[in-house]
Amino acid sequence: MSNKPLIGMNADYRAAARNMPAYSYIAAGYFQSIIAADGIPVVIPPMDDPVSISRVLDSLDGFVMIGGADLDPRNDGFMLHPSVRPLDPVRETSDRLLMADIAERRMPVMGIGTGMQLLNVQQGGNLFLHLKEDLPSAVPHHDPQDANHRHTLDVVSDSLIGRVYGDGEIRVSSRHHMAIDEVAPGFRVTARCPDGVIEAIESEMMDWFALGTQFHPECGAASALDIRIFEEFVAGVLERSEQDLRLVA
Ligand SMILES: N[C@@H](CCC(=O)NCCCC(=O)O)C(=O)O
Repeated sequence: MSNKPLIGMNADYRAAARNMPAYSYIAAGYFQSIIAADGIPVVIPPMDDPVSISRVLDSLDGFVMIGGADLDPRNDGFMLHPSVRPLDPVRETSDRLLMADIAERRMPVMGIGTGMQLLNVQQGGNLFLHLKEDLPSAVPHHDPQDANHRHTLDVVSDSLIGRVYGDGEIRVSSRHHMAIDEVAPGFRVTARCPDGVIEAIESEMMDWFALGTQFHPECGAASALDIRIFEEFVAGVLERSEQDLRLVA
């Protein structure tokens, strides 16, 4: 029997418009990266029933929270900013239920883009709502003309991200206008853009393998090094699920 871990992934959602039905979908880079890293991706459509979500999570070994539009800051007690393009509430409700349960059961998780921002706010951190206003000296982190816009990255060598990228110049794909301001307790910053914007966080908790990247290692322009983040994640998930099996045996 294959011992490849089952990695859940949330899916995006678009409400019905004109003569188009509502759709749930996922950018192929997310599941292709998990397959390339020897995991089995399981795409979960948005759901609003915590019991059903819990039952689905029972069958998974780890989870990737994908990127997308913006978290609605009103759900975290902040005012809406004119630059914010909120996720459809169908997706945001589901994502928040998923993340709360994932955190509660300490399921290994990797958040990307919005997924990392959600991991951070769910754990008690907060966000800049618009980099152009909050950090006017920041370099562009998004280019509407270029889906593969890249910038350089400074990494903490003693970290998962540091292991993956090693020394030398690193360039990563960037598509965001929000970013982490205060990092959630229990997490540390393991990569920044040279302008100071937080680009990766990792859990310091002994009982929870959790990390997030603001940049997009799954994107079409990803390098062989970017894919190594997924390999590290899948290997970490496998190690933990084998440990859990030994404990119940
Ligand atoms: N709230 C975010 C969005 C960052 C993000 O996830 N971008 C990727 C969108 C494309 C995708 O679905 O992968 C922000 O700060 O802009």
